[in-house]
Amino acid sequence: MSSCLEEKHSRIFVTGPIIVGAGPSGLSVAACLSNRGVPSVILERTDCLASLWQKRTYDRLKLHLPKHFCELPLMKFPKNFPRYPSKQQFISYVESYAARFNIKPVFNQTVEKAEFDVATGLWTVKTQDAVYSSTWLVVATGENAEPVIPDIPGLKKFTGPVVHTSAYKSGSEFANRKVLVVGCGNSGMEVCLDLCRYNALPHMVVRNSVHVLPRDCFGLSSFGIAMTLLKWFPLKLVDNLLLLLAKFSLGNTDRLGLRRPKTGPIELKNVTGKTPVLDVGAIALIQSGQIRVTQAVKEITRKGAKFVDGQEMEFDSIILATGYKSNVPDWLKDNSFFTKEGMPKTPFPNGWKGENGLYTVGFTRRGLLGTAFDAVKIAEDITEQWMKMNGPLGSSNICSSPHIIHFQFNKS
Ligand SMILES: Cc1cc2nc3c(=O)[nH]c(=O)nc-3n(C[C@H](O)[C@H](O)[C@H](O)COP(=O)(O)OP(=O)(O)OC[C@H]3O[C@@H](n4cnc5c(N)ncnc54)[C@H](O)[C@@H]3O)c2cc1C
Ligand SMILES: NC(=O)C1=CN([C@@H]2O[C@H](COP(=O)(O)OP(=O)(O)OC[C@H]3O[C@@H](n4cnc5c(N)ncnc54)[C@H](OP(=O)(O)O)[C@@H]3O)[C@@H](O)[C@H]2O)C=CC1
Ligand SMILES: O=C(O)C(=O)Cc1c[nH]c2ccccc12
Repeated sequence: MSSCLEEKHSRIFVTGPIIVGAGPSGLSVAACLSNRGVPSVILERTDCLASLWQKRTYDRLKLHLPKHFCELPLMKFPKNFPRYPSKQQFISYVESYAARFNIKPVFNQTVEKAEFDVATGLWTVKTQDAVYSSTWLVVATGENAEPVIPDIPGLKKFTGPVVHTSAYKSGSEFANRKVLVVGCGNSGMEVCLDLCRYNALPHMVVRNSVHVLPRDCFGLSSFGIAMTLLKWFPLKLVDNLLLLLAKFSLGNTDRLGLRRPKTGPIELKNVTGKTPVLDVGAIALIQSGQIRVTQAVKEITRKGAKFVDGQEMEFDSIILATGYKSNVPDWLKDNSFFTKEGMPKTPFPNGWKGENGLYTVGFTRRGLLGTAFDAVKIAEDITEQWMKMNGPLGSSNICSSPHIIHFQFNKS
């Protein structure tokens, strides 16, 4: 039995929305609301802002879309930032953003359960320390909340280190090591590139087809070129032009073991969410043989791996570049708005609003551009309701009362 003390949970009523997650998405919603005079409370499981960027990415990471495509609403990147800001620059931008809008998340609060109470019309949000309630719940926990650790036969037998890219910082510990990198998305490619810079010997598993585009072409970003062309031309034509650019600047990537999907890169991203690789140098290293491409893994052995083509090789370490998943199904109860994978069922651009005051931000599979779109919509929608409840100047009793009200109560 737990002690009496442990059973005590504080009960907190929030007059504005509760936002779960202090990443770029949660902060964007809080900033847009604050700009319209609506208070909010952000609950964040870690002890910092943008924890994905601060704690779960490698040192060499840079934004791979030009900075104006990665801006959060209402605040531009500093003029002196390069076209592709570094991870540190992005983090400093996010910190200035929170400071500018006076956003102070409640840190070290993991949301364990959230549910809508029909009787009171309120969302009840439980963390390890408290129960929060509010009329509105904004889900901002991200598409990359948890690493995907695949169930590869034999993986547990491997005697060397196995790390997911979310725990990889740099290749400094891998010098002269033979490393199996499972996965060939942007993480797999960039980790292989980083490993080479530290004289490691990466072997990258490519089990499927993949689109690789040059990050830049003729001094312009491929993504920027695509966005401009899409204003005038149909998607399929733009995709074909991108593939021409890719062939011109990277050559025939099929010959390197990187087969292209039948669907074009932007169409595939829109339909399935699969991000094309934006190459920052890995292709040249595959061409020169410093990064080896392997077929799919059949099984992992104590000292290495067997591949589907019958080859067997020894490795010192394994890096899982196998992507990420949402964690919404773990904590949001009885909710039909999300798929079992934790993504909104309603496709972009309408996935930001559910029922009973539920909102989602950053689940568009469109990176920070999608985040900015959702955040503006959500803030407009909640502000409209807030005005009806509290008056335009927030002059009613609710608004002029403290924005958070604490109670102490016994759990059961
Ligand atoms: C390596 C990498 C590079 C990327 N580069 C780009 C890029 O260049 N451009 C681009 O547009 N996009 C990029 N992305 C996409 C990325 O999703 C966005 O940049 C951005 O981080 C999304 O913000 P978010 O707030 O939605 O999610 P996150 O940044 O993941 O933030 C979610 C927050 O919610 C918190 N949280 C999760 N669960 C709970 C819980 N139960 N209780 C409380 N808090 C919780 C997390 O700790 C986290 O702080 C990249 C992604 C990765 C993995
Ligand atoms: N510089 C930047 O801005 C960067 C941005 N990012 C972004 O972060 C997000 C996540 O990227 P990333 O971490 O690369 O994840 P992705 O989901 O994009 O890629 C995962 C890769 O792992 C493979 N994979 C998954 N499971 C297995 C398995 N069991 N066996 C073999 N292969 C497997 C997938 O193959 P398959 O296709 O066959 O499923 C795919 O190649 C993306 O949006 C990406 O653009 C990431 C890194 C850098
Ligand atoms: O880096 C990411 O994860 C992104 O989702 C950014 C992004 C949004 N749309 C795209 C289309 C092509 C390449 C990257 C992106």
